[in-house]
Amino acid sequence: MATTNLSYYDKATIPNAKPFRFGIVVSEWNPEITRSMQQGAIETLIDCGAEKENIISWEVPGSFELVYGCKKMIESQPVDAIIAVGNVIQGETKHFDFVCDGVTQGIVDLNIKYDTPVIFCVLTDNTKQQSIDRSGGKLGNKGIECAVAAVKMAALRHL
Ligand SMILES: Nc1c(NC[C@H](O)[C@H](O)[C@H](O)CO)[nH]c(=O)[nH]c1=O
Ligand SMILES: CC(=O)[C@@H](O)COP(=O)(O)O
Repeated sequence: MATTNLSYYDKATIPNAKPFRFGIVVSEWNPEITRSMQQGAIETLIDCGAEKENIISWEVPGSFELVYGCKKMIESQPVDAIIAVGNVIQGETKHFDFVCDGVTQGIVDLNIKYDTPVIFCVLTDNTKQQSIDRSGGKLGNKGIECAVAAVKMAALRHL
């Protein structure tokens, strides 16, 4: 069954994001998809109370490099949560599988090794249309969903 809409959230159930600093590491592959998710995330963080100057964005070449980019951001920037934004679309070969596996396991490893939550905002789709539908299309915007997760995890980090 297809995913439900990714963009609905109830601010009454979300902590105020004002005290927190957020990082966004965004892949340059499939930029029309990743930029839309990045914008959705930024707008949602601000809607939840984050200050624009407390949101820092870095770019990396592809989703596989999200892990290193997040690692460097954790080690150099005082952020309370990071949103890793990427879009991997199935091609002709097994490369899709290895990129997806690598970025997934790498982000898991970062969440284990460091005390900064890294949110998995990576669309891993069979077709471009699936990605379009989930980055501001008929199924919403995963960037919005992940921004909400980032606020909640930033608050949890400070419990
Ligand atoms: N095919 C996609 C890629 N491939 C590139 C890798 O992410 C990586 O940059 C390269 O293997 C060099 O290390 N990346 C995506 O984000 N999306 C794709 O669909
Ligand atoms: C996910 C990828 O790296 C993929 O787009 C590469 O395409 P192909 O498998 O046709 O080389």
